[in-house]
Amino acid sequence: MKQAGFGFDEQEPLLPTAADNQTVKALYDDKSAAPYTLIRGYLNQAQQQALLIEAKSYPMTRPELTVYGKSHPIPRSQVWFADKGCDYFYSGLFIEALPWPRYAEKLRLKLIRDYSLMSNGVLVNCYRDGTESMGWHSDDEKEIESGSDIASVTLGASRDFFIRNKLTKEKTVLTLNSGDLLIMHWPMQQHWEHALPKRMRVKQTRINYTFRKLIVDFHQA
Ligand SMILES: O=C(O)CCC(=O)C(=O)O
Ligand SMILES: [Fe+2]
Repeated sequence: MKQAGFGFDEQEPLLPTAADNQTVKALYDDKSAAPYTLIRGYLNQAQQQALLIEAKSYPMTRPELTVYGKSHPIPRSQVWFADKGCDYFYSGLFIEALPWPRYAEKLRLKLIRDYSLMSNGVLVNCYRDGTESMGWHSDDEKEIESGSDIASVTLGASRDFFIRNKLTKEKTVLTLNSGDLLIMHWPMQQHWEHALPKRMRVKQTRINYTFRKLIVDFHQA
């Protein structure tokens, strides 16, 4: 049945265009530039609203991480939706796959349609306000399929996003706004790290979806 009003079923122009492909290629050729593509305003207002409303019902948890023998809850909450066989060992924690909610799944299909960006799981992070954050890391877990890109979609509050070269420590700062899509191309997780720093002035909540492609049944093998 057609879902009127949420914008996910509209026939929008297919992407990427030849110009987009050239931009990506230029980034790959320039070894000093972080290999990402940023698409501002990828989601329209209706799509953002549909996801923000849906996210209110996600079963978010705040797992404890053990650092130097002491356990601390992570400074954000999260949930992992994925296909069967796509459990994820993420940042020292084993997270079981929950079934895809309606609009998260629509967004997954939109990314396939617009960018041929295949994924079989999405990690949703919720930063209640600017006191919540994510430290420096790369999404280079063994179960992530080699050569796959990670698509990150922001909703709600605008937040700064840091990218840093592992070797040169050269840093790029992006401000991600509601509806923006950041595609982190494959080599980015190998040679670069990223982080979402605290921003004490931010009082609103930010939701972030990162779509990933995992090797199916990696943890059953
Ligand atoms: O919230 C963000 O923009 C970053 C999320 C992230 O890096 C991750 O989930 O691995
Ligand atoms: Fe990440």
